[in-house]
Amino acid sequence: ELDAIAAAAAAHPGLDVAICPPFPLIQAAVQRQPALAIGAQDCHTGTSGAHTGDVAAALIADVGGRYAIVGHSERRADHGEDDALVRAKAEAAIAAGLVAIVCVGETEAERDAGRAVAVVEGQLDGSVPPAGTGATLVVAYEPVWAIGTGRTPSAGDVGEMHGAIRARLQTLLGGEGAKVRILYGGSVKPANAAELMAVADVDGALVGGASLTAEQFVPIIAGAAG
Ligand SMILES: O=C[C@H](O)COP(=O)(O)O
Repeated sequence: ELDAIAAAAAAHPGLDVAICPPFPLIQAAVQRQPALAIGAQDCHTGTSGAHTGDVAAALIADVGGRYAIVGHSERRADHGEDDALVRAKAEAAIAAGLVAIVCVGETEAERDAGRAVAVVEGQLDGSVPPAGTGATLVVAYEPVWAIGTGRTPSAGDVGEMHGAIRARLQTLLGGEGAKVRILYGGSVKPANAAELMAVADVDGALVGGASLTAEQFVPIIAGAAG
């Protein structure tokens, strides 16, 4: 699968394609496809010390990783990660030379209550590193209720949220906030990728299930390339 994905990435040099496998597979993925960007699904906040089971951002960089996803909703839910911890992880990733992909997104109850934008703005306020730039930071908007469910927000709702995220990033980061790429994630499939990525301020996708096979991921790469 990785070989076919790497070939598709190479065929679209204007697009940044990255694969973020579980920790034990990062080094093997880098060695198999050195030209393909590989990243991690998490990282630790610290640079040294005794933290058994945690993986330092510098170690991810040492084995050739280029990205670290931080604050995924499953980390926030399963491990109680709050915004301050997510920000610390993002800062650690950036300090190690990685691009930090900071995830935000509302639950279904929060959307039903009309609080989706406010929730995401609050997550951005707490999670975005103040020194983040267009080169070091990516934000991924992933509504929790859309992850792995086959459900997606309407293009209108995605546009509203990404516009709000862009505005907040500009408030938080000034001019760099205009350069930070904002990904949409949650049930991105070949059939909906092009439509979602055509929405204003959607700069790419964070793909879960459909990234596991080249059969599904390669058409998404093509869709993102337009
Ligand atoms: O990290 C990926 C997201 O959680 C999206 O997952 P999904 O594409 O399977 O819905």
